[in-house]
Amino acid sequence: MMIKYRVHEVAKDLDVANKEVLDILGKYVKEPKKHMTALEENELDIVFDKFTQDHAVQNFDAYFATRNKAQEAPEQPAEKPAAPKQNAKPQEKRPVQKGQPNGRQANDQKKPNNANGAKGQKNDRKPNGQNGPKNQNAQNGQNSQNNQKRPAPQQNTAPAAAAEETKTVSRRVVDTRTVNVNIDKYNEKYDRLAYDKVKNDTVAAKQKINQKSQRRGKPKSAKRETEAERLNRIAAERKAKPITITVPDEITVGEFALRLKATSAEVIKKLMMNGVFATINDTIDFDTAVLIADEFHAKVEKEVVVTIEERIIDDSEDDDANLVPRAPVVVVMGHVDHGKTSILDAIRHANVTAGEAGGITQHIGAYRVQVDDREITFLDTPGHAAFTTMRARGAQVTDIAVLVVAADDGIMPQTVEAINHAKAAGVSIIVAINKMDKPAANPDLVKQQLTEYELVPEEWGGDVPCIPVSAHTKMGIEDLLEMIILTADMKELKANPDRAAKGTVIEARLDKGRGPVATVLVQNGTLNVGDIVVAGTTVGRIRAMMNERGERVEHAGPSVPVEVTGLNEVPVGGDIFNAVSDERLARELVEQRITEQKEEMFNSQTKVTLDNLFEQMKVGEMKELKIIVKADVQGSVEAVRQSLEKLTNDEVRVHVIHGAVGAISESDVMLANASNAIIVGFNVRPDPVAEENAKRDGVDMRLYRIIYDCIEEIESAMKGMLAPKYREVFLGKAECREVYKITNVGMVIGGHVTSGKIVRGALVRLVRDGIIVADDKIASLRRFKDDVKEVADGYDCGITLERFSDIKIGDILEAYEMEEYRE
Ligand SMILES: Nc1nc2c(ncn2[C@@H]2O[C@H](COP(=O)(O)OP(=O)(O)OP(=O)(O)O)[C@@H](O)[C@H]2O)c(=O)[nH]1
Repeated sequence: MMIKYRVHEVAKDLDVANKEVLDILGKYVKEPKKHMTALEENELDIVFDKFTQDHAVQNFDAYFATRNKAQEAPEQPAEKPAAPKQNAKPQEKRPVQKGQPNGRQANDQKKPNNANGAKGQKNDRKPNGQNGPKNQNAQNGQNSQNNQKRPAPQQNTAPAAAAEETKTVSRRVVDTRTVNVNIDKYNEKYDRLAYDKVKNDTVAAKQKINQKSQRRGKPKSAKRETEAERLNRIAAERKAKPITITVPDEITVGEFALRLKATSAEVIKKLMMNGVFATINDTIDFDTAVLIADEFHAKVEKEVVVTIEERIIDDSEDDDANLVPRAPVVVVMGHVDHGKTSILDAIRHANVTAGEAGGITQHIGAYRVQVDDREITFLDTPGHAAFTTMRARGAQVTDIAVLVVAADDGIMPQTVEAINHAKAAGVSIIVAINKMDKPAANPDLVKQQLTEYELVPEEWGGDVPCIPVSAHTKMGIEDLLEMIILTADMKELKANPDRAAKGTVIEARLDKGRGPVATVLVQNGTLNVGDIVVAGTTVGRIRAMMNERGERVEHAGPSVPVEVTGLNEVPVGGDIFNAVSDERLARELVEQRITEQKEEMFNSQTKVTLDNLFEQMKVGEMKELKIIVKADVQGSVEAVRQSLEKLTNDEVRVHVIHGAVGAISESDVMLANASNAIIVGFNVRPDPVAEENAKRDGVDMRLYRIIYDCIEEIESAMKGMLAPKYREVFLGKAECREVYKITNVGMVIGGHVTSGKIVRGALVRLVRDGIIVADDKIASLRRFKDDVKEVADGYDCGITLERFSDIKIGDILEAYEMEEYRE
């Protein structure tokens, strides 16, 4: 036991002579004690028991009457009340100790700290019913229960009845096993809180004794405070003055206990009482921490972890009052040769003829055009490559996608891809039906085809504007621009120019003379020359800015693309950039990001694959399994789409985001990468670039020849039962130089290992004149007369096979084993 409670301290606290205590001990304890002896717990129990018996009050009313008088008396010596308290204390324990004076139960109640241990709730709860006579509050609390049990009057002044009452009171133990108490009426937590109060009162009482004894016995012994004393002191302090601790979103139990100044065991116990089973190293969330801390009388404040990002990047929401309209950002997409570049050129040209000084002379990756008094920003990279790359990097740059469809060609595979890309990004689609000057132009056919992809033209009651245009004759280009403005108006695109700039890197390169050059699109705030900028893992001070006309500019507001110099490295298209407040911290942030990026690359297994699908489903990361289907014929695409989508279950929705005929292309891989999808191919192969990119980006690509296999595999993956894959691992080769026939054994090969090794139990292929004549297994392997596990290259050995016996001299045995692997 940790509490050092010496004989003379006990005597002082009980207000008796040392001898009286020593006498009691001499009578009941074998070992003789001196006044300096620290008593064991059972010895303390004996002293208290004996003392209690000797000083038991006969009548509580009389006792309380004298006690109240004593309290009313002014200027009581500070330590005097200790004696009656001590008298009362053992008294309250008597009922339990009856018949077992040194019993564990009694001990447990004296040691408040024992509650930490494995004693469990059974013991913990006992004091609830047993502290009654001592603790007024507890007693009052119990009266209702006691009354249920025995509605005898509480106050009885007749001496005989009083004696009887005392006897009864001392036995008044609430035992839920025998008494019909309606426990449901009592909230369990309330119950616990009540118990804690009782317990803490006891703790405080004990604490007083300890503090006093310390003061008196060893005035300079503060250093010698034991662990138990320390805990008691803290518990008392905690109650007297609730502490406030800070806790982050998640915290380990151990760390939480430290902050609470409690032991882990105490915290774990409280957690258990609240139905949370955690070990010292487990983490609990903030809410749980608040709940538990409350039971320790501690207040919890949320620990705010301020990252460098938060310190230097202003990411606050804009006030509506500060928002002003901004230009829409538009991307042009469509099938090859349908006229994307021509339309972008026509728009640029239209802009020049509209009287813009200088016109667009520079290719900076994006440009703005003026339509009356409004502006539109076009990303000058036709196709969906750049668009998807950016989206894959988390950048949401575009507001509107112009889908170019040649009127004489209709919807083609890349048109479908573009539709799916735009849909996946959630941007508005405007269809430009191009090449209207051509005699074969059939815009109605295009519109009809569009409906097959859930794009219903406005004139047919849908919400997709379809503008007939001709990049050659410029017909409809103005209409297209107007429609873009109209769509933008409906989207109410707004930004706040009066704050630090934030945007996206559109493209970047290393210029021999100027160093890293990046085209950035400001999406909010205003970028200024001289600003410190962080872009992905690059940092720098903006040295110069140039617009699409090659003019130097000092400021660039929302939706304005500019080419900037001054970064220390070349950022990547799609990187988010931020103008920040502190250069030193900005550099630190970039260092941090580089380290994180490396770690991420190291641990990256975030892409969904059929192999990790089930785990992702389990941890709830996977709510939708996105699939891209490529097949040799349209019929297969549709069949697979339907069968796969039918696999949708309660946990995961299977969604084919794109299906098309043809080889798996780079663009498919890009879409899969951006959308975290897997690619399924039927009778098609990936082209080399696609294959390489899929490997680089970790995109799962599954190739099948039979639809059923695909359905089955994906279904198994969703159930976490994907069959493991095996591959052959070559072990070694042996040549048959002799053949023996041995009775009861069969054919024995006198072999010589020519490469690798031959292993007992290995699978073996028998090759004769380049032809595999048998697939078998090595049954036994010997060197001379001994059975061996393996025989290495260059040695002779005796081999028997499990089944095959038609062996000839000169046969080659190829030994191999099957290894399970994951792709
Ligand atoms: N008759 C006619 N031909 C056009 C029109 N627009 C584009 N073309 C022609 O169609 C061909 C392809 O045009 P591009 O603008 O290069 O098409 P694209 O979609 O950018 O093609 P990629 O960059 O290869 O994907 C060119 O020969 C253009 O001259 C049009 O409105 N009318």
